[in-house]
Amino acid sequence: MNISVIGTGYVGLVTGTCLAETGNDVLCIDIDESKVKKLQDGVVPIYEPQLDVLFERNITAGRLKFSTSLEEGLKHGDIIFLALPTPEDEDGSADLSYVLGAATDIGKLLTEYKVIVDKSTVPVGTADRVTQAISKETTVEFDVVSNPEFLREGFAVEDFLKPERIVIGSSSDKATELMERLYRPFVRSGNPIIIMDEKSAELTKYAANSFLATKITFMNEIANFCEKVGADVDKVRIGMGTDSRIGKRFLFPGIGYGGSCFPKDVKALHKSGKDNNYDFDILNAVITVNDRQKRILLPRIDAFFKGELKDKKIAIWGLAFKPETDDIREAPALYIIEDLLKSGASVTAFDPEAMENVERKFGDQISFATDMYSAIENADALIICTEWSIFRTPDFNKLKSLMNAPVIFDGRNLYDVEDIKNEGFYYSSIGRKTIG
Ligand SMILES: NC(=O)C1=CN([C@@H]2O[C@H](COP(=O)(O)OP(=O)(O)OC[C@H]3O[C@@H](n4cnc5c(N)ncnc54)[C@H](O)[C@@H]3O)[C@@H](O)[C@H]2O)C=CC1
Ligand SMILES: O=C(O)[C@H]1O[C@H](OP(=O)(O)OP(=O)(O)OC[C@H]2O[C@@H](n3ccc(=O)[nH]c3=O)[C@H](O)[C@@H]2O)[C@H](O)[C@@H](O)[C@@H]1O
Repeated sequence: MNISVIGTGYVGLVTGTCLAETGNDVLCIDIDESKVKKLQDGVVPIYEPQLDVLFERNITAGRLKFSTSLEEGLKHGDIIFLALPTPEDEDGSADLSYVLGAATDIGKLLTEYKVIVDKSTVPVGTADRVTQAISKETTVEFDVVSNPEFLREGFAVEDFLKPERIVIGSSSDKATELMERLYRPFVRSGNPIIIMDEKSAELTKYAANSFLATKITFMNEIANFCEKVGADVDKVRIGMGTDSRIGKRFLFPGIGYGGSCFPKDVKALHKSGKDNNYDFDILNAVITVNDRQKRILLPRIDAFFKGELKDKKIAIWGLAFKPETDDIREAPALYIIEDLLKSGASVTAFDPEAMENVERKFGDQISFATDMYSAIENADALIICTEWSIFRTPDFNKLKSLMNAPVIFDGRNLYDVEDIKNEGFYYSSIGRKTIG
């Protein structure tokens, strides 16, 4: 099939590449000229495991191309995917200007039947608004489909190629049939393609993300309570997670959820509720607790240094909002760095992939190390913000010899408390006893 994808970010580029992988002829469009130039030169502008291999293979095969021209995109694709940003607006709602703006432009350029697929995460009713925006500009026949994306960054290719489910919201048999044909190669193992109306599809996406954010937040509250009563959240987590109704996944406490989606999507669903005279009390609590959780280590660090953080040398391991990505949107590490700088501490950070993005934000206000050990040289404390695998089994003797003092604040519970006690560290983690 001929496919066009508008927007070549994390979702658009993965969608385009993976659809080319199953033999489709894909043209990806982006408004960002420098990004398109890079893509045309064969450079993947983001870090996403496996993407480079598929990208190169499909470019070489001539099935994956890039352009800045929406007009070309509309000519090429039978199906036009919108993978455009829906960032948080000032009032917490999803900013639909990219999606509706593209819809208007599409309306102006439409010359024959197309299926317009919304892959961006958008509030209930957006498919109707996209339809209206296009219809204002044209009398040509078209269908709008809601097809929310559930991939995770860091596993985006794997998630796209082997999805647990595909949700298609459509009221057109013609469009539904095309979408099913496109996605059939990805669900050969038997996972479902779930067909529903557009509004239910749009809400499915927000409900899934908000439920997962709530699950994490609930565990963060349990972790905080564990510290008050001397329980160990890792034991509680395993004790709970073995109940198949609860499940083992997404029960890891930490310094809050971040990323480009959970924070904005929880707020957008909360705002959608308000707009429709419904108070999502539970989401209000999730937002408040997560904001607090992102900064939970700071008072502890401050207390450890007896309020004298000024000129202390603090090392940070992990800047990305989670491992296996260079994405720093809403990363808890950013909040911690801001607070440390306000307190007058100096910060040296190391992250395997996200340092360039953080440098763009903080410039020379913080230093960056070339590896995890040079980050901790002469450090008065180490803070762990992201659970990259390389941080899991460090050489503790090397840490002790390089640091000014053996002090670790672990926002991701990487180490066994008893093991680290034997290593002679001061060790503070989330929901477990503090050592030292
Ligand atoms: N990042 C993720 O893991 C996931 C994101 N989503 C949703 O997918 C949507 C896109 O997210 P990301 O890919 O992360 O965004 P992104 O910010 O990484 O990429 C968006 C791309 O759209 C381009 N763009 C903006 N306006 C344009 C226009 N008028 N024409 C052509 N291109 C244009 C930008 O230059 C950028 O390259 C959002 O609604 C997000 O909530 C859904 C599932 C997963
Ligand atoms: O809509 C989206 O953009 C995507 O949002 C999340 O994916 P992602 O943000 O890439 O990452 P997750 O692995 O879900 O992690 C999100 C945040 O929760 C935190 N988290 C996750 C799991 C956990 O047990 N504990 C925890 O604190 C992570 O550290 C991270 O900050 C969802 O998992 C995807 O299904 C969805 O498509």
